[in-house]
Parts: sequence; structure tokens; C-alpha cells
Amino acid sequence: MTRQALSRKIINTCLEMTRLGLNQGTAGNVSVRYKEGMLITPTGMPYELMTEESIVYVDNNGVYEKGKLPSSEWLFHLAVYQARLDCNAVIHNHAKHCAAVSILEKDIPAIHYMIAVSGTDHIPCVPYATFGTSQLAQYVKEGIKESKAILLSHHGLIAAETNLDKALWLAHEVEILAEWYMKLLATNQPIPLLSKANMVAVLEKFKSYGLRIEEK
Ligand SMILES: C[C@H](O)[C@@H](O)[C@@H](O)C(=O)COP(=O)(O)O
Ligand SMILES: [Zn+2]
Repeated sequence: MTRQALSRKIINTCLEMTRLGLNQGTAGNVSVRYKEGMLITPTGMPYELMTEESIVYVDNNGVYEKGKLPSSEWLFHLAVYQARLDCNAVIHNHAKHCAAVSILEKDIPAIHYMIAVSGTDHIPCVPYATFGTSQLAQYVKEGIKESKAILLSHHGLIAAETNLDKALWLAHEVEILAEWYMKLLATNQPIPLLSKANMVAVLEKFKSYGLRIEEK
């Protein structure tokens, strides 16, 4: 895909993220792996105002185009691409239920077999660090090796996948799981979890299940 087409796709993903209720205001950011770096949304710009020209190229050394300012979270986007060679798209948001679970500093455990969309048996919550810092990027780098979706304590969600459509799908699935988890926690009842063996069986089945969401 050309840079122009990828940039349009990034903006459409941002708009769809808002339409799905996964984000508010200028929170969140989206990137795709591109050449020797990535294309990423600019910092602090409402998604509706973005044009293809607003999208910023940042190389693997963190050097970006003159006259443009990339997302304040470019460090953790690069960290994901370094940690996961299987992932080409990264979405970050402040989805309501993901953020709520992250404020409790909790992982989302195996409450439902769809947890396996993360590629493992839980959605980890990585420690808190100030947004935009190398400390946060370091926590993200460790967490994302374990799972394609992670919660950032007192902040939100990161979802990484092979393409933007899949990353958006993953972010949506995790928000639903987070909503169920918050509702379960509110019952004050013990929460039964699927066993390791249950989750291993689902993870195995997912390897051949029709989860292929190709680029539109
Ligand atoms: C303060 C920022 O909103 C921060 O939360 C960041 O993580 C975010 O979600 C959006 O920042 P950018 O507009 O710089 O991408
Ligand atoms: Zn954020």
C-alpha cells in the first residue's frame, strides 16, 4: 500500500474507533509499520481534522519529519514493533471499561474463552508510568511480548496485530471483555475462571479458526 493509502487507513481506523465508542476526544493514537519505521497519528489533533498529510513518519531511531509532531506515545509504538515482529499495526485508546480495569491495576483473567484473542490466557496490566516516557515504553515492551493486548495502569489499552483491521477488532473485543469483568467485579461474588487446560485448548483451536480479517 502507498503511504497515502496507509495514512487514509490510519485516519479511518481512528474515526471507526470513536464510532465504536472506544475513545474520547483526542485521546488515543494509531500507527502502522512502514519502511524503516512507522506512520503514526500526530499529537493532540482531533481525528476529524486529520488529513493524510497530518500523519507522521518516524524512523526506527525516533527521527521524525520536520514541521510535524508525532503522537506523544511514539516511543511505545516503536517499542511494540521492536518486541513483536509479527505485528504491523498498533492501536492505543482510553476505552471506558479497559481504563476502568486499568485503574484497579488488574489483569483481565480467563473469565471467557475469548481472552484467547490476545494470544494468551489473560490480558496483562503493566505498571503505571507517565505518558510519553521511556519508562512507559519499557513496560509496554515487556508486556506486549506476553500478549497482543495489554492494559496500561491508570491509562488505557494497547492492541497490536498484523494489520489495522485486526488491531481494531482486537481492541473492540478486549473492551467487551473488560466490560464483562467490571460487571462481574461489581457483583462481589467469587468469579469462576477457565482453567489453564481450557485456555490451552482454545488457543490451539484459534490457530486454525477463521479469524482472518484482511485489509479492506
Ligand atoms: C495526554 C495524552 O492524551 C496521552 O494520554 C496519550 O497517551 C494519548 O492517548 C494521546 O496522545 P497523543 O495525542 O499525543 O497521541
Ligand atoms: Zn493515552
